[in-house]
Amino acid sequence: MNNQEAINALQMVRQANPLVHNITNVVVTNFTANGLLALGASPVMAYAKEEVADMAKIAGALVLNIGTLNPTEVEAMIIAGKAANEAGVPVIFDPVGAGATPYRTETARNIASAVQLSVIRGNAAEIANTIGESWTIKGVDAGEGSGDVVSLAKKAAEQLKTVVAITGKEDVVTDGNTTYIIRNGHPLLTKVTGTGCLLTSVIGAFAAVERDVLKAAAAALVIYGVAAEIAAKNAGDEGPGSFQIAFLDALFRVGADEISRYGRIERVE
Ligand SMILES: Nc1ncnc2c1ncn2[C@@H]1O[C@H](COP(=O)(O)OP(=O)(O)OP(=O)(O)O)[C@@H](O)[C@H]1O
Ligand SMILES: Cc1ncsc1CCO
Ligand SMILES: [Mg+2]
Repeated sequence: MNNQEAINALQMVRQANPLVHNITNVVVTNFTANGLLALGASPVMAYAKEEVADMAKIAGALVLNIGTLNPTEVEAMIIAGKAANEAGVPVIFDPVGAGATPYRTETARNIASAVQLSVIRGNAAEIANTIGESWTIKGVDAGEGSGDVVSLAKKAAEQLKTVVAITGKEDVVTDGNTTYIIRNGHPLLTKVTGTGCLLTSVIGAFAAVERDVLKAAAAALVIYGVAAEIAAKNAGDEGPGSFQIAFLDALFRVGADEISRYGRIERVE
């Protein structure tokens, strides 16, 4: 995986405009739809258990996010996930807040065992709690100490038989055999709600067009991080509001030049 392959994957997304079916949380719904549109994908949010299977089957990817979960929605997620599995549609899972409450942790585990995931994306604490590992956040950022994060990601990949993306200051992505660290992004991403959630859906857009799921996830991470750097440059030091808008614009505009110049993806053991 390298910057050129990420550029190619982005071109495929923009050419194909893949339909991304999201069952996500109420906080990030609008931002997620706009972020996917800016990137070049086609978002749809559909939640009713009467229609989720049909929608998931015609989508290029299904994204499940438990940010504001309730039993009705969780039931719909599992129905959608199973339908996607049957139809060969990749399923991307964001276990928002796993570890925060027993209900969240149990639900994250239930979804990850009922549905064959293509990618799970979360911060280190969320991934650890989803696989029943204890995780103490070291320092301010859960992504600190990438050595530990790499072992955690590999363990999760083995256990869940899926590609695992752990994000933070640095992002780690692995299928259990091949591992990349992506050193892009900007601290202002942590001051806008739903940047992690949108990233999970962006991984869905890439997984819809690139069947090598590890490559798809790595491409999404590097492009997302570079877009954030462009946004911070363009929005100056105005703060999170301007950054959020500049970030949508950057997802729309980011291209080969910036990705080849700023993309920092490295393969590690
Ligand atoms: N300190 C940081 N510096 C640069 N980029 C960061 C930093 N922290 C997170 N990011 C980036 O922010 C994006 C979202 O990742 P993060 O780990 O914050 O997700 P999250 O915890 O699920 O967020 P949320 O739940 O608010 O949506 C990723 O692209 C990640 O690389
Ligand atoms: C703030 C918040 N609360 C539940 S989900 C969410 C958005 C970030 O995932
Ligand atoms: Mg999150």
